Amino acid sequence: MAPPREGGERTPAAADLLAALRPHEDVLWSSARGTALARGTAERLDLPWTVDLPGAVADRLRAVAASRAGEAVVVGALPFRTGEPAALVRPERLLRAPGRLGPAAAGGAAPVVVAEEPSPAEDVYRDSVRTALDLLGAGDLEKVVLARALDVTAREDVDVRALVAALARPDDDARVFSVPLAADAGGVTSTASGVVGRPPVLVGASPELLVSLTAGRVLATPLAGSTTRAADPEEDAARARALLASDKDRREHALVVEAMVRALRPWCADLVVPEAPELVATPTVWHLATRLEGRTADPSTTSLHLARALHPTPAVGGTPSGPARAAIDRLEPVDRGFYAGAVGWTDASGDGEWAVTIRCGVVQGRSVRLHAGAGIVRGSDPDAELAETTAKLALLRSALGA
Ligand SMILES: C=C(O[C@H]1C=CC=C(C(=O)O)[C@@H]1O)C(=O)O
Repeated sequence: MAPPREGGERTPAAADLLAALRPHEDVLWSSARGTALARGTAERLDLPWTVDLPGAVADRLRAVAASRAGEAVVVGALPFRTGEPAALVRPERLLRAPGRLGPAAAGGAAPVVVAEEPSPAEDVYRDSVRTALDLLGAGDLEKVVLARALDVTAREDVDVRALVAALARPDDDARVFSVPLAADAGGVTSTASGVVGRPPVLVGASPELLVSLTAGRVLATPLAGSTTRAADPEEDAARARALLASDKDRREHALVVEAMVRALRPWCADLVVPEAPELVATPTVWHLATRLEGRTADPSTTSLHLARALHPTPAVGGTPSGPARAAIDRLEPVDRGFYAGAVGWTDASGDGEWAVTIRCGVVQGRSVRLHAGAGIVRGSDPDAELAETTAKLALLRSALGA
């Protein structure tokens, strides 16, 4: 988020903001641009993407800024399905700290995990990948991202602050977030032992920038094409080189870049598109990444207009988007909810930062529902895609102490 304001008050540190987080009431966001704690709710904006959400938010923020009657910023999350309501709020107060949350951020102990239940079962996921490969061969579908869920149950209620602290790793420059959701939005309504009473909280550490806007400068960094990391540094480097040289992963990546460039061009006066992807490391997975940089053509364009134009990118949906959506509906047994949506903030100037909501889970009492997906293209291997989703799930699992 934007740097802290000049003023008399002591600037809090990012760790202070985490210590002050009330997970069921506040939103926390931490990226290289800074850390922000959005305290309480002055106004809830739970509209779906499909109404003119960017226009409604921009009008509201401009009015608030003009009347100086509160914080002119909106923070929160948007779901994968564009017809479902967002979890966006205009907070009562916005507290800001420079820099990202560090690993020293205070946190409690990791929970004791007592059960893990994949949905679908791993064999069924492999079968879904095979079915997706058949669909790729039969029609105009070129790519589909198939996700699977993992329901983790702990012995006691999961401490959201401790989970956020564990995700703020020194070896990861992901955007870390915690967003309270409406009571019925988690998808986890019961555990093996009974009904869950606590409202859900979306928590994660996304490596993928959907889009940011800073004084007219547009930045998007799509990720697609992945390989699991190895503990041995030589093997790890060899896997990264193999990913960069992999024809299947380069094709999977190119489909995302092409779709994003198509979506961004109408909004941009110029857009720089590198010819080849680069490597990005997360703690558990290597990715192919492309940095798209441009300038907006119209000064009234906001970061939310750009996010709306891009979502869902083929890094979480597929291409063409209609057949990909149909394949997801047919093959994924668990609704995605807020997974694979967007999470971030926007202010009255239109500036903002939106991450793709991946490497995340929904915490509800003792239960956490994790999701991870993998892009399926011609040449994908069911075992490798299962391993890739396992490595993606490992980030949250290890933060949970599983
Ligand atoms: C859909 C996910 O990752 C996306 C982002 C990076 C690489 C991806 C891939 O290689 O399939 C996915 O497109 C996820 O983490 O759940």
